Amino acid sequence: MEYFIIVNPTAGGNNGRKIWPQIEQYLKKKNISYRAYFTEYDGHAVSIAMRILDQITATNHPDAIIIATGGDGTLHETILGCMRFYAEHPQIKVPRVPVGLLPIGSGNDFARALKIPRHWKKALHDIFECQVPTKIHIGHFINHDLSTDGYFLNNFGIGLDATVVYLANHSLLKHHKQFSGFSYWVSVLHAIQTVQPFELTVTHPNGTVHTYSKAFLVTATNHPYFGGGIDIAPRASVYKEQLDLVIVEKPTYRQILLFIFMLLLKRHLHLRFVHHFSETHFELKTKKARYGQIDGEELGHKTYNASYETKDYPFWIKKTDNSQL
Ligand SMILES: Nc1ncnc2c1ncn2[C@@H]1O[C@H](COP(=O)(O)OP(=O)(O)OP(=O)(O)O)[C@@H](O)[C@H]1O
Repeated sequence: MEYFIIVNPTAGGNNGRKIWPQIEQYLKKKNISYRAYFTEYDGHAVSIAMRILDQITATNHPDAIIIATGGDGTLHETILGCMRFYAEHPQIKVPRVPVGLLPIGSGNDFARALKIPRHWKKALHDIFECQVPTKIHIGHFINHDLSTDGYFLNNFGIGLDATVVYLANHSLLKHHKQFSGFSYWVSVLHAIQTVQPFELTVTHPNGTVHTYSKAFLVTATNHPYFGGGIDIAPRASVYKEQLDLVIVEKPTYRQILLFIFMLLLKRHLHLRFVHHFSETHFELKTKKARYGQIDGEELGHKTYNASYETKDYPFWIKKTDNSQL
């Protein structure tokens, strides 16, 4: 195998920068064939992944694997680069190059969902043990207003969770690692108080249309977790073709406490103000601008008119128990 490793030195509060020398030493000791590429700015992993695929295709590397070393953002950008590359080169007939993950970020929700060890040595061990790629479904959305599209490995959120992402990213405490957890929870409390409910229209695959006049948290998710380990959709799975859609209508303070309690018991989807769907495709439309997030990265403050579905991509991961779903 030849490993093409994309490293985000800033992932996990500069964890990448600290850990990479140890990873490199280990790879050399084990005589592993690899090439490393370091991200230098936001979005850089997209173009690096495309450049790597260009090199691999030009030089015919049948046993190449791309490894994203970072958090959910780095993996998101890597997959985006791969999807773009293959969309731009439909003539390529050889199997797509699989992607693996060394999760050294802060949240690592994708790694949590796929049970990828969060210690780099254990995660590397699983990568070396892997024999065949596993087909994973990832979220794909088409933004009808702008005629653009994109992908999400974890979730696409509108409302509360996206506002938390926005506030946490703009918090003055963000760059102080010892306060980042505190800053996150301050952002959650701030968002609960400030997010205004909004009208959301959902079009289901059979054409049925539902309108929620007081949507508060809307998340289309590819696996159970969001926000660094919150089990928002316990039955969602990357091995299923369906995406899960969770809509929470503006709760009262008492209902928020009930929601948190039921969340801990994984029974929150039964609450009257929570709506849950698991479908191969659907459309979401909002009239008022709200914050959005994709895989924990800010999407801006805007209205949404988008359709959602899944696409598959080969991953270089050890299969987990529910891979047969
Ligand atoms: N050299 C760099 N300098 C600044 N930002 C960078 C650099 N390289 C990558 N980035 C950006 O860092 C951001 C965060 O990366 P990533 O999501 O992988 O780590 P994380 O936020 O610690 O983990 P998680 O998303 O799992 O919480 C991404 O948006 C990415 O584009």
